[in-house]
Order: sequence, then structure tokens, then C-alpha cells
Amino acid sequence: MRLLRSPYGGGDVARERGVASFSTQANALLRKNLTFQASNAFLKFLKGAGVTMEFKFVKETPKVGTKFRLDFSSLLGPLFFTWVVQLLFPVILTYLVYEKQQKLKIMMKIHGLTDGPYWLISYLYFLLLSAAYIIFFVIFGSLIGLNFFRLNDYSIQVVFYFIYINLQIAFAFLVASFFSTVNTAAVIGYIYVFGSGLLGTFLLQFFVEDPSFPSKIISQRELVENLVMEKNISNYPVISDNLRKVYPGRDGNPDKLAVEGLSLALPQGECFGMLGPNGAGKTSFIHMMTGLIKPTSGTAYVQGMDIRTDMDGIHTNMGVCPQHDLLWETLTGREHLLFYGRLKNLKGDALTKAVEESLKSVNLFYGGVGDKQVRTYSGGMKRRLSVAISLIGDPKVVYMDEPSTGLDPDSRNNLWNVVKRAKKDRAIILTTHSMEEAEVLCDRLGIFVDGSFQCLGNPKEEAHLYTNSLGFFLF
Ligand SMILES: Nc1ncnc2c1ncn2[C@@H]1O[C@H](COP(=O)(O)OP(=O)(O)OP(=O)(O)O)[C@@H](O)[C@H]1O
Repeated sequence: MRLLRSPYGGGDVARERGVASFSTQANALLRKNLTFQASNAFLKFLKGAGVTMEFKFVKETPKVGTKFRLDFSSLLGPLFFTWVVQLLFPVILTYLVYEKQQKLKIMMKIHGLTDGPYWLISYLYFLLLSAAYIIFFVIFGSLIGLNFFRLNDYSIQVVFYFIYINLQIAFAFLVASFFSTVNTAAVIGYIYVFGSGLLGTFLLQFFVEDPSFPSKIISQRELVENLVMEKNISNYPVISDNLRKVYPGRDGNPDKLAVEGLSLALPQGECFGMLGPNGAGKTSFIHMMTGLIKPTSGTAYVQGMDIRTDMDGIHTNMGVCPQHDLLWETLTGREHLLFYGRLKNLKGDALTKAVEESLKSVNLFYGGVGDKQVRTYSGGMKRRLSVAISLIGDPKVVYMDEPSTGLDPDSRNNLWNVVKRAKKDRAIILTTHSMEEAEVLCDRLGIFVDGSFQCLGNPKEEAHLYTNSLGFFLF
């Protein structure tokens, strides 16, 4: 076995093994910018020729920079929160035992204080103390940007803490009856905090870290219920209220549940990404929202109009980029846009201007491309035209079903730029299989599996969940 010092060095040895003739081929490939194929083929050849290489002069490929975000609470995980919120327990316990140890309670009793007012005043005192402590904890945590506070709705946190501090005070009252010395109570109190934190983490960590833990999904459902109840829905162009789709079974097959009670509220200007494996129900959801199929139950409101009754009104202000390009091969790009622009009630100069701008925005204007028949277009051009059609007439709600599927990286980047520019002043729902696409385009992301959201959140926050949990479903 000979040693070749670098892929492009070691001339004698390489020539001996016939590398010279190969490297001519490899260089040709490299010149064509097919670096990857060239280097792979080159390595295969060397392996076959029994030559090993030392990558002495080969540098690592530069990687995209990532923002360092220090969330030190995550270093301790749920333990941090359990320990901090429980810290008042030993304080309350020792305070109660201190009054018992110093016979202060008896003194007060002697002076006429009965049990009822004593416990009531003690309870109110500890309630105020606990409330102040928790408020400080929440404000401090929110100010330094801890995820625990940022990602959970404050109203839910208030209810949780209120119930928790009441239980903690009641428990301290109970435990205080078993102790008569402060030192023992303090030691046991702190051991309890430390031990129960560890035990709780051990027993409950699975639920806390389970990506399907539905806290945000529940809050989304509550938001939708409130919005529908209060008829305050103008700030949310898209509201899906418990939308459900079951396809009836055929040829002896059972019914198929495609979308299971989907609740979602989309504010103006948000691009929402639905990410999920094949067959998750994304297209069924879009088909219901666009009126192609009827929901089995539930409904949705688009700009305040009900999809069950006002679909015609909704269509005038809605754009759709379907999963597969639905285009006439013999019409030009411009003709498509003129046609769909007219359907959106554009006329005369406004229509001509809108079509021109639209062609420019998707790079189909210059060189007269927009005036060529669609059958001459590449896949990327057809996809860009489909996106342009979805945006013509300035619709306030746009659905894009896997807009970049099947495109090469260059066409995909072009298309992403179009969508990024179009995001302003619109609500966009976009389905995709690509985490990268979701990160680039979406402000919020829902991971959709088996007809329901497994989690909702910011694409950057959900990225690890997608890779960890959905990777399981996808691959
Ligand atoms: N017309 C239909 N009749 C019966 N079942 C259907 C029908 N359309 C879709 N389904 C089923 O409903 C489920 C959801 O399908 P849907 O096309 O909505 O998923 P999807 O997430 O859009 O998938 P993809 O990413 O492949 O487009 C699938 O199991 C599919 O087989």
C-alpha cells in the first residue's frame, strides 16, 4: 500500500497507480463545478487502487455561524424551577415552628388570640409573602429572557402559581405540627426541597420534556374560543375553530381521520409554517380552508367570513399556491396573471401594472420570459409563476402548499426571496417538509403529525423538537 500526501500531490506514486489519468477526469468535473461528485469518485478510485491519503492540507468546510444564546436555567432544566419555587417552604415551616418553640403561640393564645384568627392571619401573611416572591421571580426571569416565562402564557402561569403557593402554605401548616424545634424543621424542610425537586424531575421529566406536551396547543385553542366568543376576530385574518376532517372509508376500508380538531389563530403579517411528514393532513387542512373539501365538523373564519357559508366572499381575497402547479401549458406567464388578476377584480391600468410588478417580483419579466408559453418553462419558473398567481390582486390570506418542493437550491432561494417580500401585511400559511424552509420563511411553526399539532412555536425553538421527535416519524 502506498501513501499519497495530498489529493493533488504525490505525483510519482499517483502516476504509478494510474492516478494521473483519473485526476484529468476529476479536474474536468471540478471545472464543471461538480466538486462533490469529483471528490467522491476520486476517493473511490484511490480506495480501489489501495492508496491512502493524509489530509494534511485539507481545511474544514466553513460552517454557518450560529447565535450564542445563554439560557442558564436550561443547564439545570426543570430542577431550577422546582427548587426556586419551593424555597419558601422551609421559610414558612421554620417560622411556624419558631412560634411554637418560643411559646409565642401560647402567649398569644393566653392574650386572647383564638386559633381561627391566628391561622387566618398567618395564612394571609404567607400568601402575600409567597405572592411577592413569585412575582419577583417571574419578572426577573422574564427580564433576563428565560424560556420558561417567555413561552408560557402569563394567565396560565398566574393560575398555576396561585394554586401552588396555596398548596405549599397548607402543606407547611401540616408539616409544622410534627416539629417542635426550629433546627430540625429547617434541616428537614431543606432536605424536602432538595429531595422532592430531584424526585419530581426524575418522575415528571418525561412529561415536561415530551414534545407533544400540549401547553401551547391548549392555549391556542383557548385563544380561538375566546376570539370566536367575543367576535373580536378582525385582527386575526385566519381562525380555524376545531376543524376536523374524516374521509369516509371505501371498499371495506375504515374511515380516515385526516385532520383532528385543529384550532389556530393567525394574526395579520404572520407567516405560519405547517411542518410534517407525508399524510399528516396538511393538504386536507388547506383544502378545507380554500373550499375544495367540506369539513366534517368545526369551522374556520377567513377575515371574519365563515368557510361554511361565505366561501365566495373568501375567494375574492385569498391566494393559493397548490402543491402541484395547475397551469395551462399553452398560455404565457403574463396571460395566467392577467386571467387571475381579472378574477380578483383588477381592471385596466391597475391590472397591467399589477401583472408587470408580479412578473418582475418572481424574475419572469426580463428577457421576455413572461411572454413565453408555460410549456417552455423549467420547474422552478412554473413554481415561481404559481407563487405569483397566489399573490396577484394583493390577497390578505395566502396558502402555499409545499411551494419549493422539487426545486434546485438556486431556484428555491429565488422563490424564498419572493415569499419573504410578500410576507408583509398578509397572513400566509405554508406547508413544508423542510425545516430549513420553515426557518427562513416562517414566523411561527406548527409540527403536524397524524392530523394534529404536536407542538407550536418559533421555528428556531422548535427546530430541535423537529429533529428529535419528527425525525422518528419521517425517517
Ligand atoms: N380523498 C381522500 N380520501 C380518503 N383519504 C384521503 C383523501 N385525501 C387524503 N386522504 C388521506 O388523509 C391523510 C392526510 O392526507 P393529506 O394529503 O392531507 O396529507 P399531507 O400532510 O398533505 O401529505 P403530503 O405531505 O404527502 O402532501 C392521508 O392518510 C391520506 O391518505
